[in-house]
Amino acid sequence: MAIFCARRRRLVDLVASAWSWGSHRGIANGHHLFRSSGRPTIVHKRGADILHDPWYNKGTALPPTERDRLGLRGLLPPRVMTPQQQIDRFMSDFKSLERTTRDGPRDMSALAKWRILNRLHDRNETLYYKILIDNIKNFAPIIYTPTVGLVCQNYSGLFRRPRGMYFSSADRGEMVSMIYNWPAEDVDIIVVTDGSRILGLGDLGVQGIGIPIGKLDLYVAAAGFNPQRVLPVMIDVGTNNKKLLDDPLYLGLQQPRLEGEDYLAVIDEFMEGVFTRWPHVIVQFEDFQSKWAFKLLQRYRNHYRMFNDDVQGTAGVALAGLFGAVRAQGKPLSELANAKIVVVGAGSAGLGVLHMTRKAIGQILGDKSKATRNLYILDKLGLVTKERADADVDPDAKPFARNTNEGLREGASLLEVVKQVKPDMLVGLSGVGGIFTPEVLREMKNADYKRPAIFPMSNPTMNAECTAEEAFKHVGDHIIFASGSPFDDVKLENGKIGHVNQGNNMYLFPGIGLGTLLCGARTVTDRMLSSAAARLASYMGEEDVSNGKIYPPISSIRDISKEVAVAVLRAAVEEDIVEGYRDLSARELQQMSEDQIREYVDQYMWSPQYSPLIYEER
Ligand SMILES: NC(=O)c1ccc[n+]([C@@H]2O[C@H](COP(=O)([O-])OP(=O)(O)OC[C@H]3O[C@@H](n4cnc5c(N)ncnc54)[C@H](O)[C@@H]3O)[C@@H](O)[C@H]2O)c1
Ligand SMILES: O=C(O)C[C@H](O)C(=O)O
Ligand SMILES: [Mg+2]
Repeated sequence: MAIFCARRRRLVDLVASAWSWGSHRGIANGHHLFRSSGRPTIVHKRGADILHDPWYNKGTALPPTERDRLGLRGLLPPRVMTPQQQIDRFMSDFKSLERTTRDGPRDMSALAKWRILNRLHDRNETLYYKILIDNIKNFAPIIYTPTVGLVCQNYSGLFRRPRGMYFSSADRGEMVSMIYNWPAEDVDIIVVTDGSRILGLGDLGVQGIGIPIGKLDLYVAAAGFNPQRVLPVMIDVGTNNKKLLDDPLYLGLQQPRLEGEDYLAVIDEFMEGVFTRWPHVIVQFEDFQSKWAFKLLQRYRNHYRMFNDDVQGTAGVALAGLFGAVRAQGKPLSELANAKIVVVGAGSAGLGVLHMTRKAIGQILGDKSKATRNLYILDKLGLVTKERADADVDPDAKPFARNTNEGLREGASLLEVVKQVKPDMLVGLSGVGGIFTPEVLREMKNADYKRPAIFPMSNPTMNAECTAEEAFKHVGDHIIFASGSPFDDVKLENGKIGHVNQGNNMYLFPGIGLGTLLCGARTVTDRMLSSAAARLASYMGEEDVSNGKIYPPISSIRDISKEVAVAVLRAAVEEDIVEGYRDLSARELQQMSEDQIREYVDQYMWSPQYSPLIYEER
């Protein structure tokens, strides 16, 4: 009884103090709204529980001392806003609904749909994922590309409840302890970005957090990761985006990006921290600008369980698509070695694709030295040749530099290259919308392939190198088409349908993560990645491929992710780098047949279902 009374009184006090907070401050005008009454409010919660409690939550206005005292550090964007700034941010977002956005009303309705889904995500995760899985074709373009790009561009306005963790340069020396603020005991997968190259939209600073959130939604929906064990992370090392630096309502640190050793020290500390708390976690790097994407991959890939999705995931998906295009000609896969392939864009994605393609061709030919003879790469300065000054070329692009005595000058334009080379496959990973102009596309009619491959893979939609309509119109009805963001199928003049594939790394990363998790591979190796790509390449049957369908429909993403996971897991077992997972030892994994592995993966995959809730006192 005494305990009951004491508890009851605490509850009464608590409600009273919370109410006084509300009544003292709530009636006053905006300026006084948040002025301290001098009387503290006693809370019996810490960490994320405070953020989820509308009585106590102050959101981005929580001062640093309170964040430290209450275990909140890292659970909010690093910048502390004033109450007035919070009001301004809310009002500006509210009014933005009335403003016409760049792409007109379509964008507005996409953002409105995102808000509705986001609110459900915050209220009821089980229902959210059930609805997402059941409607993946309609909702993937909202929670993922293209709408997620628009969301990131507007994130400072859209931000409501924090999701994930934020680390900044101001947290150096503190990160290991901050990581313990994350409320879940176990984390299986982290998607981390520094916001420096969000899709093809450039440096969006802290607002890039939308990308890890969207990618993890697919980990859950496509690969059955448990949503309680995923963690989106933003490492805010500043931004070089002038608009954000000048925006008083921007949520991130308003300072130029860290560079050099200072930058590396922050990322190193983050990696040490997360692997200290969760030694078996997988870290997916996402949307880092190229200059860091490659360096960080080399720095960590042999020590930590990590991979870079833009470099490695994209490479696997594109290679599977190139093989699909070869199959669609009715040719054997080994014919990839004779296909003329032009890649536009020499960043993390374009170079990742070419390196993996070179490796595959080298294996076909049994001679690595001849593997680049039909490969071409262009960057913003045009065709990369051996005459390019060292300072102007990424060292990773050098193996693909052409000799100028082949008749193409250094820096040749895409049109010149296409005219001269007559490529069979044209891959766009430049982030430059419309760069596959009608003239370029018309030249693709001269390919040796009767069904040239046109892959405008840049995201979001407005950054695609061409639209599906344009490709079918200017090249012809028989092309093999794949774009990074979704387009509708095209109605052709002959009454038939031009099939649109979505060539996006979403077909691989969820399965790569799942396969790695379920075997406890120590690292993510090239062999695991190429097995993933090979499985995707063989997924579609001959009939579909001959109808131009080289990638699965998104409605089967759960099945393809499972198949990719099986392939990844088997490759890791064959390489003898597995440690086992939970009760399953490495030895047991080694003894499993492919069907047993498939069943194991299938049983593990989380499905959204309500389970009975039982109260237990701590
Ligand atoms: N479909 C997918 O799964 C997928 C995966 C990863 C990246 N992407 C997309 O690929 C694009 C590039 O990503 P990234 O990480 O390589 O970016 P990045 O910024 O590292 O590289 C862009 C490259 O394009 C080149 N470029 C710029 N303007 C050009 C022009 N006018 N002509 C030719 N080349 C030009 C740049 O020099 C650079 O080499 C983005 O839009 C991204 O969304 C798609
Ligand atoms: O996010 C995507 O849709 C694919 C890819 O990772 C990208 O950066 O564009
Ligand atoms: Mg990406």
